[in-house]
Amino acid sequence: MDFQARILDHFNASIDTKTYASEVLPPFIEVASQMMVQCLVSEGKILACGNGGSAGDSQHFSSEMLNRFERERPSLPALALTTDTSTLTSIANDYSYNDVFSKQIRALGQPGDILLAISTSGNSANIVQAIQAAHDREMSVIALTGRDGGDMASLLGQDDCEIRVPATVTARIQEVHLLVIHCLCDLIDEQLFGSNE
Ligand SMILES: O=C(CO)[C@@H](O)[C@H](O)[C@H](O)[C@H](O)COP(=O)(O)O
Ligand SMILES: [Zn+2]
Repeated sequence: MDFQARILDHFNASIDTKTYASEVLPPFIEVASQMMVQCLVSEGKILACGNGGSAGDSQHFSSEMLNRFERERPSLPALALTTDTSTLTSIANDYSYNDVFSKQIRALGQPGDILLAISTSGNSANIVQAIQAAHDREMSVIALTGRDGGDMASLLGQDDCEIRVPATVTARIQEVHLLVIHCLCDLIDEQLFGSNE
């Protein structure tokens, strides 16, 4: 195997994805950040969920809210629904893995909260159910998706926001999702705490 060539294939594909994603995503990221700020100033919180790499992205986002992103500022209320293994395993064992996030949302979600729902395919059943539960709790949804948006896209309404990465490879979609998450963290800090230039 030509290790260097294979590695460069990933780097080049990632750069290409970011290039054409930057042509379409900024307006959606702006709207999503304003939704999050409106939620936070109204004493709401942000719940986040995803599977696999997207579970990691959910936890990455919540940690940068609860701790900090790049500046000193008060902690912000966010929670990744992907970390409590007792909750996750008991719901999956007693009911279904499809219910692991929606059951938590029905207990924790309040009107005005936001669900950050992350899925590269847009088709993971537990994320689809999480969106349905969020709507039942009068929450808005910010969906990070890819490909054609999947089943998630058709569930989203006018109070929600979909940030769909124009790519089909899961790894490339995830790399842009993380870029989006860091943009959101930056824009939230700028809007809530002023420019730190
Ligand atoms: O991170 C990766 C692939 O890069 C995988 O772990 C990936 O997250 C898993 O296959 C997930 O189950 C995919 O789910 P989704 O993104 O389609 O909702
Ligand atoms: Zn991954």
